[in-house]
Amino acid sequence: MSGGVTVRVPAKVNVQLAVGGARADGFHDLANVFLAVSLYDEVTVTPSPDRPYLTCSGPYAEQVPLDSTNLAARAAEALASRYGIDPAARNVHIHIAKDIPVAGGMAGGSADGAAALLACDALWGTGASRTELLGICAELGSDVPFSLVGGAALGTGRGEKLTDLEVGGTGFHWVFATADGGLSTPAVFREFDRLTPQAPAPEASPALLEALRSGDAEALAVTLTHSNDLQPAALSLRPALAETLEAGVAAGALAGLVSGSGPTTAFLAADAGAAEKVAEALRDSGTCRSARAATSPAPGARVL
Ligand SMILES: C[C@@](CO)(OP(=O)(O)O)[C@H](O)COP(=O)(O)OP(=O)(O)OC[C@H]1O[C@@H](n2ccc(N)nc2=O)[C@H](O)[C@@H]1O
Ligand SMILES: Nc1ncnc2c1ncn2[C@@H]1O[C@H](COP(=O)(O)OP(=O)(O)O)[C@@H](O)[C@H]1O
Repeated sequence: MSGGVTVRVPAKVNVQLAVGGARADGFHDLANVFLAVSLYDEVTVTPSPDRPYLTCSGPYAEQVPLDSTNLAARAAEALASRYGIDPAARNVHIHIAKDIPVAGGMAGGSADGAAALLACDALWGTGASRTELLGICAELGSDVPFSLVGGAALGTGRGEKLTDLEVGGTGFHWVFATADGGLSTPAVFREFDRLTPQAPAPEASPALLEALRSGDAEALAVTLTHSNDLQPAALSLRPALAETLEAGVAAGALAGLVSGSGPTTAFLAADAGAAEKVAEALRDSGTCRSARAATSPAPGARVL
């Protein structure tokens, strides 16, 4: 693909997801502690002679919509409209090399939106500032700004207002167990509302932020119990996830939790060797579709 721009973009796990009551606009206020993890999609944008079109490759490709609802296509369109890109120049081929599970609570669609935005920005030379790009990201979705910045951050509001967080030590080792079939994010929030009629205002946990700062995996593990307010809702909609969580902890994980709205489950491990053992045991357990080790924090969207 000559003349194209490729951007690599990470998945995320929410080490804390504190959820308030439903707002008038249908969203929920959050205290969302994001960590970017080393599972990546790559999005390549290439000028196309005729019309804009999308392709996707990788293990989850068949689950990805290849029409104007795709977040990568929406990002390109939003940038082109904002900066008055000539209709002919808007004709791009967007290819997504997908390695992030789809509808898995790992922000894969958001990642592709942020990546396509950055790639089109480089291709078209819009001169948009970082703040302007982050503004477009927030319009595309609550998780999209974090996909652009990566690392570790606290998301407030609906998750789009970011404050960078420090992560000490050499980072954390994770295992991600994917499930067959996704979970709809709005459906999980609706189930949260049903289960939690009086949700308190969401607040980040000082102990969890301190564990991140110190890079102490055992201290972080202690704070992960009940750190995801969407976990009871995801388990209510997908009770079998409890078996995956049990299998990962029985295999030696320091802690296990549902990643965001699920159904991917995330396991914190003491080191790389422990992570490989947990991944292998999870694959053998028959309680998940696949299990993969990854590290955090990972960098945000980057032009390759
Ligand atoms: C739950 C989280 C945790 O990081 O992600 P996933 O685990 O699904 O990846 C996010 O809040 C998802 O963010 P994102 O997927 O960008 O959601 P959006 O497109 O903004 O919103 C989709 C729908 O989710 C619900 N939603 C989302 C964010 C929020 N703070 N409150 C909500 O109630 C609303 O029903 C909304 O219509
Ligand atoms: N580029 C994309 N990759 C994956 N899904 C996408 C994409 N664009 C739009 N979607 C839609 O978004 C839904 C949620 O996907 P995803 O972002 O992977 O999950 P989650 O919100 O659980 O992190 C998918 O079911 C799909 O219909």
